[in-house]
Amino acid sequence: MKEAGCYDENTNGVVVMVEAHSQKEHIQQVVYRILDANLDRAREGLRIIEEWCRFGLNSAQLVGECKKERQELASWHTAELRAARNTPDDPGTDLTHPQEEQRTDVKSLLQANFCRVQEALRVLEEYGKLYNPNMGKAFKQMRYRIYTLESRLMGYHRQQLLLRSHLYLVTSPSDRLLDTVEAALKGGLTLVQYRDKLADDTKRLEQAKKLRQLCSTYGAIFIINDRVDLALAVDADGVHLGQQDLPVAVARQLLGPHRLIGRSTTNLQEMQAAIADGADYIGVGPVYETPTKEGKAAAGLEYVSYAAKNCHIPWFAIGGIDTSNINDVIDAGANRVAVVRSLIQAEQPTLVTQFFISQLTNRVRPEHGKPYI
Ligand SMILES: Cc1ncc(COP(=O)(O)OP(=O)(O)O)c(N)n1
Ligand SMILES: Cc1ncsc1CCOP(=O)(O)O
Ligand SMILES: [Mg+2]
Repeated sequence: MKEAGCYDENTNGVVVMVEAHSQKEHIQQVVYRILDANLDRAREGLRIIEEWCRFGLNSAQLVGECKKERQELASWHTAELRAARNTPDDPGTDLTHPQEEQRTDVKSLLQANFCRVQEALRVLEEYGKLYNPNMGKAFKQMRYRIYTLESRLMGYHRQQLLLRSHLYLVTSPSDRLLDTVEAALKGGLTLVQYRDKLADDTKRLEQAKKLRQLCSTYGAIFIINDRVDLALAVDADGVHLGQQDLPVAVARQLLGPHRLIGRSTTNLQEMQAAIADGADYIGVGPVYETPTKEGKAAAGLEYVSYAAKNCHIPWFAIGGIDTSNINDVIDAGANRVAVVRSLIQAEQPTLVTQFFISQLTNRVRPEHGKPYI
């Protein structure tokens, strides 16, 4: 095929115009193919996300939103765009990235698909301008909606997992920290807090990154003790704040609406304030005096019973809880506990985790005759 605009002694005006016309048509077909491929990509990615909203999260609201976006994508997918499809000549159909072959957990699968949808929408936004002036605008707006959907879905996912978490490991420095946490995760642990009151920030950042990765691999929630900045730096799921730490409202401003914020409480006033301030969960304790929090008076089992009757957000009894007294804490009304030494110092963290979780989820509440879930 001759290139339009090249000198040719036989050239006359008609040939140049015909060639320019066919060049334009060729470009138009290429644009159509790009739009066709990316409309498909975006819909496929959304479908994968939608399936999780439906079967994993049981959220009719989120399913509805995914569906609406897919329908809008479908409305742009006209017959002329579909007709431009040329799969056998498409060099991109065989290309897969090694990471596509090895997703380790649902969270990274969802993130990868959100990324895929965003990329496709960006392409649709840019090339769409060449097809229909409204297309660029429509896909820009959709891209922002998908950003919001991603952060809401991740927030929803965290909240759901928090509700299903009955055991909370709060770490303390240990030479085998990662091995211990991994062993507990293997036993079914779904909630981990990184707490190190002594290390410098270089060490904290390094440890927090490793724990973040480990928790993602096992699909567990990862929380940082005290430090909102560190939580943001390692993309943690949230932060745990005591009464001497930042106020919940300030942390919420910094972390946004979809990360978790936990608050320590030792009495009913602190409990009520934490709930009013919008904490996602609270610590209730110390139930017993503990060397992990030296000098802090025990709040006792009475406070656990008070929480059982009055606290309507997830709460974790904490402080001096071990395999020998867990049943007293459960009898006082707890169905969630947080522990440091019982797991960090355990010889067999997997077994201890399994024991705690089985006690917390299988025991029957004497007064209700129902399992603690
Ligand atoms: C789940 C949980 N509950 C309570 C605490 C204690 O937090 P705080 O009072 O801020 O004390 P430090 O942990 O910072 O020493 C907690 N960390 N986790
Ligand atoms: C951090 C914290 N906050 C209240 S008690 C406590 C420490 C609990 O540690 P342990 O489980 O080793 O008694
Ligand atoms: Mg603190």
